[in-house]
Amino acid sequence: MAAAVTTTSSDRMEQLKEFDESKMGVKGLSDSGISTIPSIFLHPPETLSDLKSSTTSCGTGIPVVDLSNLHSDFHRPKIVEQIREAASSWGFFQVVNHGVPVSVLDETIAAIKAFHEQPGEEKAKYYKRDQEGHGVMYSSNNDLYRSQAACWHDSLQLWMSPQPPKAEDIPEVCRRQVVEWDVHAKKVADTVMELLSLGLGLEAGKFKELTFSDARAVVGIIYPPCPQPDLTMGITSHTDPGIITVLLQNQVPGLQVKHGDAWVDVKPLPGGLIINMGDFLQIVSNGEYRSVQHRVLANASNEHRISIVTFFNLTKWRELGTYGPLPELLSPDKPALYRDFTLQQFYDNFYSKGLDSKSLIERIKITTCS
Ligand SMILES: O=C(O)CCC(=O)C(=O)O
Ligand SMILES: [Fe+2]
Repeated sequence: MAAAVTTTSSDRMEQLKEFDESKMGVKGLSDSGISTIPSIFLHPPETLSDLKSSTTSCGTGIPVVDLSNLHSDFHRPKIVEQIREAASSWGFFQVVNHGVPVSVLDETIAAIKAFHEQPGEEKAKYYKRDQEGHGVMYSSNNDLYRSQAACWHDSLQLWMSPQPPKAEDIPEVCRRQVVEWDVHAKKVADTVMELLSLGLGLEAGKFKELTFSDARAVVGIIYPPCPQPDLTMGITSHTDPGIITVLLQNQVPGLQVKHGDAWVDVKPLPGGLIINMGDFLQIVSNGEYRSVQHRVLANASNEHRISIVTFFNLTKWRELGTYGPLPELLSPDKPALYRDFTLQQFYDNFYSKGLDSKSLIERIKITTCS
């Protein structure tokens, strides 16, 4: 830890650049057999002391919703209610029997792992930074130069919509699987958004009308084994900015969700998919659905943790270029909790991750003096 205290900011900048320019990623560091992590990965004591505190493991952690009887008139309202309750109280749930074949889940995880396990020179061709909204980007720590401390993961980010990448721009080792996964993840998200719409008392197709899935990124993350998992993080605590996120993970644990004052472990459920609400959904639902803090611990096991995270957001902005709580959800009893926000504010928040942790939600919350 002494290194972190004595490192000057210019030394730190040099080290960040050296790591970035090596394009070796965290996977490269992990493979090199180091027994101590470079100081750029050391997190401040406030972050580290919170790692041990109030972690609870209860059952699978977050609610599990079985979608197998979705088309039965008897079961559907119960499923709508389970999802509404989970999205309001936890902001996270796991779906099972969602219709995506287990073979597709397994192949997608294997393909992302295979990408990250390629020789460094092969991956380096895709290594870049600060390319947002389109294309394919392999990188380590998207916010490397903005965050307080680097995290123990690398990622391959592919924007699948509104402008899908050319097939030849997707790394061949995972090309077919990523394209196939995107179709399945979108289908699951369509179903979940219909149920979430019904849960708000809206038409099932409301979020589709808002083009909720038209800006879409698939991010394949690797969390390599870390020699000092108590000194760093896999990903620091954050909320996701968009509408919803669909998360597929392998069986190596690490994801934690904040529930009340506790950090709750999310147990990977074989065949399950994790769904979480983003800031945008919290705002347009006028706080009915919650975008909840989550984080990933640095990987203490000796196997890679793999997650494939698909972020959903809309492309269609209302004529005025602003959004806010949906008018149909407001009444004298339920006044707007948030002010309207602009596309610019949304993107400023989206890309400021690491700069400051204040979310868009905090910025536009209406405070009442009583
Ligand atoms: O890898 C995970 O399990 C979570 C990743 C995550 O929260 C994110 O990329 O926003
Ligand atoms: Fe996240």
